[in-house]
Parts: sequence; structure tokens; C-alpha cells
Amino acid sequence: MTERLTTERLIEVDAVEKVFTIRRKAGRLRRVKDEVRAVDGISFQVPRGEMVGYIGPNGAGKSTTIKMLTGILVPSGGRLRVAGIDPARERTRLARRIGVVFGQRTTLWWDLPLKDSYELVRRMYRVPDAAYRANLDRCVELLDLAPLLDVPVRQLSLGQRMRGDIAAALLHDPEVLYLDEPTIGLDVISKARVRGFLREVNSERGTTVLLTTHDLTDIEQLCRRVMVIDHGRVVYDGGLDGLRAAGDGERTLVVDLDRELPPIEGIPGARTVRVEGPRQWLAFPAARSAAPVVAAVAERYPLVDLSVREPDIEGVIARIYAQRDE
Ligand SMILES: Nc1ncnc2c1ncn2[C@@H]1O[C@H](COP(=O)(O)OP(=O)(O)OP(=O)(O)O)[C@@H](O)[C@H]1O
Repeated sequence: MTERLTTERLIEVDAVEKVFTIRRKAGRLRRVKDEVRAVDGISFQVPRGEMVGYIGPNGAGKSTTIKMLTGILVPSGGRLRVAGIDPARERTRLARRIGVVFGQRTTLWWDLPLKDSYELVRRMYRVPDAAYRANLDRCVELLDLAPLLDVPVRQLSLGQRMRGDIAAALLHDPEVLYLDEPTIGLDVISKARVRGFLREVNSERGTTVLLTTHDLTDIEQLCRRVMVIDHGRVVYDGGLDGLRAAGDGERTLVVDLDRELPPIEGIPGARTVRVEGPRQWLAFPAARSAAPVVAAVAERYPLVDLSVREPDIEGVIARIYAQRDE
């Protein structure tokens, strides 16, 4: 039973802290120590097979968390387990079970053709031949890598290199994939390709994914669950819909009336924010149901058509950060 539970919760983070001590000059000779609490008591769990967004403003502690989850950094406090392994203690054993992509830098060998980098990964992780072939073929096909295999990494464009990096992280069949900004700097088409591939990896292979990004479209398209971190603490952990509500966001009811009319008035819990000809926009709290607003409008106005728009997630998150800073 215990074994089952530990394998189900693939990532376990319990009251984890990371404090950096930095020394800075204070006057001509004196140096003082400053402490930066990069991660300040974070707890969460990720079950096997989930794809979770891990977002937050610059300096929130996202990369530090991922570095602790890979074993690169040792936590100052708390407890971490990935696939039942303590990352800092057994970094090498863990490396066989995880894949990591840091969007800002490559893990590939700069001067080698892509396929030689992959060969090195195969040897490093002692990937059995059949599994290596199958994984490589799949990545080459889905990430369109065939024309790039003989090209030295340094000659690849950012988008090509990113696809190459993602493939390298998956050749040894990791159970967990950490992605730190995997779509940074990519054009629209490359982003779509990378997202499609990640969706496939998660749904077909059941790979658990922790995704850090500043591009909220990544989150909207890939993750059902999102964690928001700010000043080293988790300030939200839940579904995207709940996030919209938590940010005190508003949804918008767009109604088409059968003719131009003055702004709609007297709808409980809603206010008209825009009028364009026969079309009007009414804002209401994201956490509330649209049904009573629709019913109240339909009762008193000649309603022809309607739609409900979700709050813009970017605005919602900006509001959450602003609330925290207040
Ligand atoms: N090696 C280090 N030494 C000292 N301070 C550090 C170190 N690494 C990170 N920090 C500090 O810890 C805090 C969290 O940094 P981290 O890189 O984890 O943030 P982030 O959420 O990944 O930000 P970004 O979105 O900008 O990548 C920041 O204040 C950063 O300056």
C-alpha cells in the first residue's frame, strides 16, 4: 500500500525552503551577509501522469524549485521526493528517471551534430537499443527533426534547438519531465509544434510534466492544474477556472439585441461595460454563474444571441500578484 501511494505521488514537496547567502560590500573593507529566501516553505504533490503549470513573476523561485527537484541544489529545509528518491542525495539515480529542459540554455553538445548528441545521451543513460530507436523515431517524426540530425547544434535556430533539446530529454523514457520556459523566444508555429508534442508525450506516455513558463497560452493549452508562486510561496494551487475566480476576475456576457438600445441597466450583479450598435458587453464576477444574468437580460430585453467570455488569464494573474504586494 505504501509503495502504491509513493508511486502515485510522483513529486512530493513538503515545506521546502531554499535560502541563499550572499555577501556584499558595505563600505571599503566591510562585507555583510544577506539572505535571500528564494523558496520559503513550499508544499505540493504531483500525481503520476499530471501536467502542472508552475508560474510566477521573475524571481519568484520557480527555477530554484526545479533545481532542487533535479538535485542540482540542496534545500535549506523541508523534504523533497521525486519517484520516491531524495534528489540531492541520489542525483545520479534520479537522473535516469527525469528529463529536464531549460529553455534558456541547451543541454546538447554545441559542436556536435544533433544525432551525435543523442548517441551520447544513449550511452550516458545506458538506454537499451530498442527503446532508444523507438523513442528517437517518435521524436524525429513528431518534432520534425529529420532534416536537422546532421546539423551541429550551434547552427540550429532557437526553435530547432529547443525541439532538439526536448527530444534529448525524452530519449531515456523519463517518468518526469521538468520544462523551464520551453517556448521562450519561439515563433507561433514552433510554439504550436512544441505544445502539440508535449500534449502527446503526456497523454500517450503518461509522462508527468512540471511546466514553468511566462507564456500563459502554454498553461491554458496544456495544463488543467496550475500553481502560482510568488516571493517563494505557493499563492494558488488548483484549476484554471478557480484561478480566474481567485484573481477576482470578471467574466463578460456578450449579448446581441434585435436593435440598438441604450446601455442595459438593472441586471443584478452585472454592469454594462461596452455598447456597439445592437451588441452589448456586461461584466459579472467570474465566480458567479452566468445563468441568472442571462435570464435577467432575456426577461427585459429583446435578446437574439449571446456568448460568455472568460476573463483574460494574464489580467487575473497580474491582479493576484498586485493583491499580494498590497
Ligand atoms: N545562486 C543564487 N544565489 C543567490 N541568489 C539566488 C541564486 N539563485 C537564485 N537566487 C535568487 O532567488 C530568487 C528566486 O530566483 P529564481 O531563479 O528561482 O526565480 P524564478 O521564479 O525562476 O524567476 P524567473 O522567472 O526570472 O526565471 C531571486 O531573488 C534570485 O535572485
